Amino acid sequence: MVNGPDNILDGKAVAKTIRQQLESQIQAFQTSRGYVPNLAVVLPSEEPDACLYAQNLQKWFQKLGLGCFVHQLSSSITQEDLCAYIRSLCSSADVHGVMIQMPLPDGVSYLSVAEALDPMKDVEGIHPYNFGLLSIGNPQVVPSTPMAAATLIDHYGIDVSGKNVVVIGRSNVVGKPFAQLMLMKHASVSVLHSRSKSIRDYTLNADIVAVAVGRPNTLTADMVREGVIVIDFGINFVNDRLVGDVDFEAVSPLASFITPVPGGIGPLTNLMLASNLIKLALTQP
Ligand SMILES: Nc1nc(=O)c2c([nH]1)NC[C@@H]1CN(c3ccc(C(=O)N[C@@H](CCC(=O)O)C(=O)O)cc3)C=[N+]21
Repeated sequence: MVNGPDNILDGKAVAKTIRQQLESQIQAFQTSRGYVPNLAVVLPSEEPDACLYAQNLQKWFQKLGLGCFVHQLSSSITQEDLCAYIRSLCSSADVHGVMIQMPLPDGVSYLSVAEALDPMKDVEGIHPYNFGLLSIGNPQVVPSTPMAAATLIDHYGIDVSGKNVVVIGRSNVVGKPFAQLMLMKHASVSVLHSRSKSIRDYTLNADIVAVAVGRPNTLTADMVREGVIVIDFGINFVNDRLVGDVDFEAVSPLASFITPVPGGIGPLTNLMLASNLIKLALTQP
């Protein structure tokens, strides 16, 4: 394979390195404990996309040498029943981490399922206690997608201290925790969203722009200055093709670094989840 343009933040390549580190961690864990860390994935949906993602995640975890079981539930499950299910999974000594796959069924609140988790088994760091630890700047586990971006930034030796970071999107699983991670690394952070005015005024002044909106072409070439670093969290399907939230073709010639989709954040996301699982399993008896 030929090398890509030298401004690509190559998640696929970095994933290879991190994968090797995790494999030796898992081997060491198994040698000392006699079992492997075990993830429970709660899938409260029958949507083909969601089921496929869960299946792939399970295969991927098992290939890495980790336990992973998908708990398929009906999308008509009530909030009360889903929370009870999560609590019972968390109380099992054989389960070291629990992930609740998004999206949630109608009528189920994010806060209720996050609170149903045991913070010590919360593999994505979504329980208010873990989110609080992140906000304080002393996290235990960090949501996997923003952690993937921070890992990529670190890996390329990009120093964010004092930089203007603009985050477009304020979800609890991506935008908000990513903003906290950048704050922890001493960036000046602006978080923009659907009610924000003059987004371009912010992005034109940004050293780093991260986009987590879920809409193609949210960031266009006229919105950034030359030398910008672009992080694209988007996962969108357009005519069966996976694209991010950034107009990659037009923005990448201006960027000093940019994450492609696919091949940027995505390949690191599952690795961060696995890393969190091992971390949690190590703290359990
Ligand atoms: N609680 C929760 N946490 C999640 O992290 C979560 C979720 N729910 N629900 C579903 C989405 C989807 N998701 C992806 C992870 C990796 C790739 C990935 O590896 N993408 C590859 C491409 C894969 C391909 O081409 O099919 C890439 O970007 O290069 C994609 C999507 C995590 N999700």
